[in-house]
Amino acid sequence: MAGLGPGGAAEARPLLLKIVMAGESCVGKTSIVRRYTEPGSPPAGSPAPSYMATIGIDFKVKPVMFNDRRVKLQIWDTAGQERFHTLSTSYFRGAQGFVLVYDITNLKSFQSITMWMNDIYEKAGDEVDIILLGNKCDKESERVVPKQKGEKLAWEFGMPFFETSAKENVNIEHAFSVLTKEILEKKSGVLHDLDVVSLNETKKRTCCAF
Ligand SMILES: Nc1nc2c(ncn2[C@@H]2O[C@H](COP(=O)(O)OP(=O)(O)OP(=O)(O)O)[C@@H](O)[C@H]2O)c(=O)[nH]1
Repeated sequence: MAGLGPGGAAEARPLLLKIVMAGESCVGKTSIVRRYTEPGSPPAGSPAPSYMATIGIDFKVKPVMFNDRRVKLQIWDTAGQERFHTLSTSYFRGAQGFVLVYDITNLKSFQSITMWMNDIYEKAGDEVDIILLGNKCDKESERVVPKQKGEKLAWEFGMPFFETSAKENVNIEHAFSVLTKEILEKKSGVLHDLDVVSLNETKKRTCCAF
């Protein structure tokens, strides 16, 4: 029961939650969002990966039900490349949740997690809910970040942790559902009802090597 007027008219409207994807370039943020919001789309990393780096910003809306309440997850997919850092982090403000992603086959992407955490705290405050994902767990033979390291880092920051594969659809749905639950349990009663979602920026994509 969040912010309902007499007669419960607002109950019919879904709650809007702003969730932002964060992490280095190429870790799989776009692939995770696609896998979650467009289950029918071709899986990441197959058969010939044609990686296109995100330029700018985009969001997708995923409607879900939570405890009989309609919820709309507005998932912002940011660009991980350093040259877009200022633009990407400017979208952190006002977010209720973050999906912070590294690639288990890329040590640098794991080492940068603390920097991304600092960016999140600085731009969105320290009350936001964050989950940590170690993506590409289907590439076990190329793993350079042990699972225990991800678990330890997540424990230090007090956030849930999952290893995921956008390619093989491992833990994607579960991760978003845990994040949604965390946000709703914390924010219960203070969330805004959704009136309008306006998209005034579009994401353009170009080749990684660009
Ligand atoms: N094997 C495998 N490949 C993946 C997985 N997720 C993403 N990829 C591949 O990794 C590459 C980068 O994926 P993206 O989703 O574009 O990465 P991103 O984090 O959005 O990158 P930026 O837009 O530059 O920030 C692509 O070639 C994907 O197909 C995964 O779970 N497993």
